[in-house]
Amino acid sequence: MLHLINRLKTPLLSFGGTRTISQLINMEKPCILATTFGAHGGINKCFAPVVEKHFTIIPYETFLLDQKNLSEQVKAVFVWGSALKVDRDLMQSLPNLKVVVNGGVGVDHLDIPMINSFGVKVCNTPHVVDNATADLGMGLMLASARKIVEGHHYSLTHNNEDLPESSMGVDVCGATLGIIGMGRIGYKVARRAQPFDMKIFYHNRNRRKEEERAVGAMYCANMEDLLQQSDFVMVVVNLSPATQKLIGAKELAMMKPTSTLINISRGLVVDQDALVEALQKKVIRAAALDVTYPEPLPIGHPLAALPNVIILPHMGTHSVETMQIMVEKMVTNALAVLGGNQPPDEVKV
Ligand SMILES: O=C(O)[C@H](O)CO
Repeated sequence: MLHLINRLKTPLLSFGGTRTISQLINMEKPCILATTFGAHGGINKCFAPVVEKHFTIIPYETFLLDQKNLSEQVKAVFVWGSALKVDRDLMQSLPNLKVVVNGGVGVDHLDIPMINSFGVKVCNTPHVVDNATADLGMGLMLASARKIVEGHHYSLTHNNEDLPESSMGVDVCGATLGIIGMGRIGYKVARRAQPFDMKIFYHNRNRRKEEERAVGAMYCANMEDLLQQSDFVMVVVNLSPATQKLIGAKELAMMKPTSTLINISRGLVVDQDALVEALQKKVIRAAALDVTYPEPLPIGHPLAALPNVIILPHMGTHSVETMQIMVEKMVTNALAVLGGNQPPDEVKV
């Protein structure tokens, strides 16, 4: 059987050319297990050389072909989102695993105590994702406000018809932005909103006086105040049991009928069914989402049928520069652990 499998070229393998399974087993560099790339699924071909300077990549698809022979080779697992599920079964199958490295800051998809119970560390890539994610938040706000996606489609298909009434946007300049979650990314959003002459409110567990002063933001201890007063509500919190479905029917009903909800955190922070209903009934004007559940959203999902929604496939960190730095940081963390050193970005619970 192994003989047969070894004759197979590894499928979907875009790293350093195709290798047989026995070649993978005989690699001198330590092996990492990783998924290949979807919108948010794994190592992109163009970043593979950064990883391959130090590691041999075993694509998850190849691993599944011959788990028995490959599992002992794996020293590190690289994950992006939940494309590769790091569950108890996977952990049990990797006896020499030392570290799970997450590309991105949010680790809500990882059961850290369970992973740690195998003597395996978890690392992520904080800081380096902040600017790209904040940029995308601004992009979504501007695109939704000024109907950029609609304008694009009109330009391609107009047949000399007039611009429809529905293409009329709303101003961002001078509008009120409510930021829910003034962490590093929330703060970067506020900094970008300031030169747009936006009035900025924020809600956060703890008041952030220094950040508040730096961007001229006003603290709303009560999220209700922020929801009632904002023209744009941007959700930037981490997903946790406390923030799951933080924005539901009740919260949407508090928002202005002219307001827009932007979510760049995690899909589950917003009750998606309640959002569909709010958008259908025009309880709010529009939504612009980088994150949904599931991801990507299935074709034909009711959200996708709505004219007042922009949906992206979780692309907050999806830029050449940011991905490059993220992958480098993942490598640095993995090398530290495998070298017996404390990694710079260990996530502890
Ligand atoms: O958590 C993050 O950093 C981004 O959402 C990518 O997962």
